[in-house]
Amino acid sequence: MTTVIAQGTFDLLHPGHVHYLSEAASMGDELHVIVARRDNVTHKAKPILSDRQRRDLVAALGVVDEAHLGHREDIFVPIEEIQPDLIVLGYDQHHDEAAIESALAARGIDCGVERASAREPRYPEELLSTGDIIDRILEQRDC
Ligand SMILES: Cc1cc2nc3c(=O)[nH]c(=O)nc-3n(C[C@H](O)[C@H](O)[C@H](O)COP(=O)(O)O)c2cc1C
Ligand SMILES: Nc1ncnc2c1ncn2[C@@H]1O[C@H](COP(=O)(O)OP(=O)(O)OP(=O)(O)O)[C@@H](O)[C@H]1O
Repeated sequence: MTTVIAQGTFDLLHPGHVHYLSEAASMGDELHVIVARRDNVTHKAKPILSDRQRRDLVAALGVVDEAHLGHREDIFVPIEEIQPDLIVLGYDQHHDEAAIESALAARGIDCGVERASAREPRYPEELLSTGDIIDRILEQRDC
C-alpha cells in the first residue's frame, strides 16, 4: 500500500488541478491532499473561497481518497500523522525538494519527494491557472 500526499491552495478548481491530483494518485494506492490554510498562503494573493469550501471540493474529486485542511503552524504535522510514502510537489510549487527531504529526514520520516508534470492548455481559451481565471472574471465584468 503506497500512500501519496499532494498539496496546494486549490482555489477555483480547474483542469490543471485535476491533472496534478490525477498524476499524484497514479503514483500510489491512496491519495491524501493537504489544502493550504488561507493564513498560510503568503506568496501570492489570498484565496477567494474559504478553507472549508476548497477542502470539500478537492475531497469530492474521484481520484482523491481524503482531503485535509493543513496545520496552522507546522506543515510537517499532517505528514507525521498520515505517514506517506511519497510527497508529490506540483510542477511550479515554490517548495524546494532538497529542503523538504532534509526536513523529513530530521524528523525521522521515511518518505520520497517527486515533482509532477505541467498540463498545457488543449484549446486557446482553456484557463489552467486560478490567477488567470480571476483576471478573466475582472476583464469580463468590467471591474
Ligand atoms: C509538504 C507540504 C506540506 C504542506 N502542509 C501544509 C499545512 O499543513 N498547512 C498549510 O496551510 N499549508 C501546507 N502546505 C502548503 C504550503 O504551505 C503553501 O501554502 C502551498 O504551497 C500553497 O501554495 P500553492 O497553491 O501555490 O502551491 C504544505 C506544502 C507542502 C509542500
Ligand atoms: N496547469 C497545471 N498543470 C499542472 N499542475 C498544475 C497546473 N495548475 C496548477 N497545478 C498544480 O496544482 C497545485 C495547486 O495549485 P494552485 O492552487 O497554486 O493553483 P494555480 O492555478 O497554480 O494558482 P495561481 O494561478 O494563483 O498561481 C499546485 O501543485 C500546482 O502545481
